Amino acid sequence: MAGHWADFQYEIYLNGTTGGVPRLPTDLTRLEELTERRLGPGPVGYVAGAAGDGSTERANRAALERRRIVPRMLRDVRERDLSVEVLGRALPAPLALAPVGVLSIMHPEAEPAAARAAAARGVPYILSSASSTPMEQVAEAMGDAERWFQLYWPKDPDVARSFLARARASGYSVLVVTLDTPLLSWRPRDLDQAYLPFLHGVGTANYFTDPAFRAGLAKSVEEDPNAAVLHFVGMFADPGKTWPDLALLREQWDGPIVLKGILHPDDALRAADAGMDGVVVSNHGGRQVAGAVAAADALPRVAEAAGDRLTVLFDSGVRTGADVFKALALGARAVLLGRPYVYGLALDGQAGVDHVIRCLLAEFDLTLALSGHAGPATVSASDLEDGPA
Ligand SMILES: Cc1cc2nc3c(=O)[nH]c(=O)nc-3n(C[C@H](O)[C@H](O)[C@H](O)COP(=O)(O)O)c2cc1C
Ligand SMILES: O=C(O)C(=O)c1ccccc1
Repeated sequence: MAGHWADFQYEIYLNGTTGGVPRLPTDLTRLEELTERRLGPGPVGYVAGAAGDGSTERANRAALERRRIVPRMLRDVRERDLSVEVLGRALPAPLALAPVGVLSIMHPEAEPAAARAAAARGVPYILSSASSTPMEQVAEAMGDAERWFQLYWPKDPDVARSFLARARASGYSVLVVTLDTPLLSWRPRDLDQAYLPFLHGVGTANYFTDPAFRAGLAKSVEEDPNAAVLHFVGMFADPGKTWPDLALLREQWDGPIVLKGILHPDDALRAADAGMDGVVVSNHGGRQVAGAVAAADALPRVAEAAGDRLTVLFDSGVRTGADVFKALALGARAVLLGRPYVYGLALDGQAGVDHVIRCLLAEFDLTLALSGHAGPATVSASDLEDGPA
């Protein structure tokens, strides 16, 4: 499991005396550039790209970097325990892999490779609705691990019902409902390169295999793939949804439901009132609202509103072990890792994702220890100082 002193600091700093130079860098911020060299500008542009002028994505990093850890000394940190409880589940570390669609543009083994890497470390993998592999196949790759499914809440209620039924039947227990993408935003990097994977049918695997989706088509997917893609674009999400609609989802899903993309404390209150179990404080990695508040700046207020009514998770900008520490100090129970594991997948398949998970957790473990903490439980707002804006 990933938590044992973060794998004894990734096997005594990368395999003791026998390891040699690692296949991938241990500073995860370097992976994007390497991936661009390997795959070229189209696919990397899609993953690295953001909404509008990219200001939200930059703000996500700046908000984490601005906050500085204030380490404490002489607190006996020989034995660390990274584990946390999330939604009634014991996780080896405060980490899950964020839902990222269309992974086949990064690596032929796509989502199953990422899911296997996560499962091997006991880290939950959240499968995207827009995956390039059907959810049943990814479920098999997950083995005994906890299965989390991210729902893009479709406009067609029959497809929504069908997705939930399929997710349940293939053993997914936690539902993550993404609210910040009722439409895809204006993303200049993709538009300027004419690189929109789903227009070529990538990321539609769950839809094209779905009986309810197929029933809504005039001609079959095979006969008229272009019409099927347009149908997908028009119905994968629904800008008409409002808070009362959550009641239907709550009725249709027995397990925990987490709302992803919450940034305002009042929305956290509404989530709790609607019987939700958690929220992900996230701005989708700066990919949706250019000019939006940095996720780390929104986190303390949302966490305060959530109190003990909701489990608060966080993503958007996590790149280092120190970022995980800071997110916990700002009120998150655990973080979701996004782009870095996607680059790990691009560069070295399952082994690349494994490397990314282990680097992040080894660095988190050492950050905890060197800051005077034997585990996440003692990390609090008083461990951070606000640096200059
Ligand atoms: C290429 C790409 C595809 C994504 N697809 C999804 C998705 O299908 N569903 C979803 O809820 N979030 C999706 N996200 C958002 C991630 O879950 C997460 O919120 C984001 O990557 C966090 O930002 P970071 O990668 O900068 O840390 C996607 C992000 C990227 C980069
Ligand atoms: O690109 C994204 O951020 C995303 O969430 C998405 C949405 C639909 C299809 C593929 C990815």
